[in-house]
Amino acid sequence: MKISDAYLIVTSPGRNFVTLKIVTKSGTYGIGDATLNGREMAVVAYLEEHVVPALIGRDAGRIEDIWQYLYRGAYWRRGPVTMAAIGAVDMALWDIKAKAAGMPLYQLLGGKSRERVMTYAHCTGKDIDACLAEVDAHLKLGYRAVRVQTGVPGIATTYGVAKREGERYEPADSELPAEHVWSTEKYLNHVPALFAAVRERFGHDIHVLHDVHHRLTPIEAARLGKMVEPYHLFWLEDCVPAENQQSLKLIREHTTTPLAIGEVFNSIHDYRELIENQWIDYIRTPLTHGGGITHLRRIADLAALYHIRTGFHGPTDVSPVCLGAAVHFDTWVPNFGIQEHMPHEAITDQVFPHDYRFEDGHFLVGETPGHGVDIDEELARQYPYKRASLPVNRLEDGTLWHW
Ligand SMILES: O=C(O)[C@H](O)[C@@H](O)[C@H](O)[C@H](O)CO
Ligand SMILES: [Mg+2]
Repeated sequence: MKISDAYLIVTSPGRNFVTLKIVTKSGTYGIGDATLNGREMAVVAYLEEHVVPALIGRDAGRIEDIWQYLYRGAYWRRGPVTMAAIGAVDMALWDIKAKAAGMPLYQLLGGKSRERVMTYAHCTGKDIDACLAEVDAHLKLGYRAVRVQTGVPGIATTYGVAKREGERYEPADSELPAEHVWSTEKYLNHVPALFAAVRERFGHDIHVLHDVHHRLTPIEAARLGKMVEPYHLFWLEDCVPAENQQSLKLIREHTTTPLAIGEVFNSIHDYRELIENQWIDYIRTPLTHGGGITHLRRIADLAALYHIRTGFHGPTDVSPVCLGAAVHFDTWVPNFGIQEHMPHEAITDQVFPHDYRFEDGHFLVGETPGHGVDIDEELARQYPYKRASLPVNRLEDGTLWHW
């Protein structure tokens, strides 16, 4: 199974996606997602200039060795660009191995640990009533877990809320970063009422999640976690930026609200203190940004020792290739928690035909050999890359803050 060719496909059907295709001498190919929202071309350059030339001629079956070769061989360790590049190679190689074995990927990983994969949907609204209407609509679609976000009175734009009613939320919506304004005080005064309203209207039989998107300090996050305990959140996500892992210790000591973190992490080392001290409950890194299946399996196994479960990031800015591979991983991994599901646009799904299915709030894994996701390269060519950036946040006095 010698690698005879590897190349990148950059396409923008609805939004930008970067896909690596690895072809073997026998003609079997695999694809991997390398999309890093707002920094797409950095990963393309890393792969094209430094990785692809070193892949040609290698045995596609030696997934672990190629992972170590790319990780240790770069000398420069970790980081989202490196790990997204390695993640794409890894995903494509697992796809090839599973296709060669004639098996769906979950079989190669060790078989099914469950019949279906619970997902959570995004429910947003400019205010609490609009958000409740979205929750209602999503429960009717079969979801049993919903992430709720609303506009905050006195703040013009809020993370997670679409600009216009009925539109999809897409944060990377301008060529250069848009500037937003943030007020922690206004947010903390508003958000507990959202959970109270959701519980009052829909009861305690659904899972409710919320994403703080890195905006609080540890003591503010502790206060929020404590305030919302009566509403029994499934998780509070990214309540602080976590470069300093000790921040989570302080929060944990004050609240029983479960904590999810890690969508911007890319290595087991970003998690080590958090996992070993049991300061978190869910790990969020998606396969694309965390070095692929090989590395996420290692993180999930470490997490399992400490009662910590998976809750992989699944926004529209990871491609259906990542999502498809995640459904296989989620079907296998013993310590599965939940999978994020932000549906892709119809044109994205056409460019990336796939066999995972959504039914009754869950993903069902397919039986196609490999990870079950392909790319229509001809169609992809019709949607050229467009530069798009994530916004930045400033406090009301102009200080740059976390977005
Ligand atoms: O929980 C989530 O789904 C995330 O926070 C996303 O909405 C990110 O903001 C996005 O992936 C950035 O590219
Ligand atoms: Mg998030």
